[in-house]
Amino acid sequence: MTLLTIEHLDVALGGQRILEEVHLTLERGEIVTIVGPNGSGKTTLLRSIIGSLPPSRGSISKAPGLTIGYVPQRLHLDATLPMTVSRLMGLPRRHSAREIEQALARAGVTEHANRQVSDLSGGQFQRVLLARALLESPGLLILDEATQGLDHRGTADFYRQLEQVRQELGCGVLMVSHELHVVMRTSDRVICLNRSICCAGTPERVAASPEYRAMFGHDSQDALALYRHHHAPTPLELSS
Ligand SMILES: Nc1ncnc2c1ncn2[C@@H]1O[C@H](COP(=O)(O)OP(=O)(O)OP(=O)(O)O)[C@@H](O)[C@H]1O
Repeated sequence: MTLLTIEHLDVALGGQRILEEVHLTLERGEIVTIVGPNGSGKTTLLRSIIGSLPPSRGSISKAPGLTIGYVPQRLHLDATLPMTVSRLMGLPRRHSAREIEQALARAGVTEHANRQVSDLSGGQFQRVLLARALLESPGLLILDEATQGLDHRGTADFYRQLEQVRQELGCGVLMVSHELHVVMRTSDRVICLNRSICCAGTPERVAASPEYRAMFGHDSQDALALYRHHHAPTPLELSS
């Protein structure tokens, strides 16, 4: 089932065209990751999809009744304001205690429900934001650099949790990430964005494309090596 269809999308901001002729579809149960250099329009694309930026041309169609859960790039909270995790979960919309408990469980942070938000580590906080996005049991989960600032272990744990959420809810996942090695391991499809989509497909296909290599240079080689290591051991590895 197709959750999202984007056709001929242009978005202009401050008189400048930020996105141009973007086409994209996303199916139920898929994990699709958008990669691209800083300023290439990734957040702009996500914000257009959630409806906070209007297209200047083209269309964004969603499956009827589709609910979207959004994990923003950053959420600034006043550290001096006392606020428990449960309270944050009930803002801006109230939810029942049971819904909150279920969302926290899905994000693997039930034990933090009564803690002060300001006391959480970066990884715990990101999972609480994930829990918040899961409150409506979304058909599509959108994450904008959700693991920014987390260490290697925190990032791996976060993606493991995300995979579990995808299996439990059967939702589609669309995310932005700069962590190429994780992207290559965890995505069904990768989209390289640089104002327009310059290449797209399975991680292996994208990693082999000249556009991707030109964009990410040495990092792209490292990410591909890690991806191959994870998915298919070489004859040398098998014999050792
Ligand atoms: N409200 C705005 N008005 C004018 N220009 C904007 C606005 N918001 C973003 N831009 C510009 O649009 C371009 C794309 O920004 P966007 O945040 O979508 O990039 P990004 O790919 O998500 O970058 P990063 O990897 O750094 O997060 C940038 O040049 C940015 O300066």
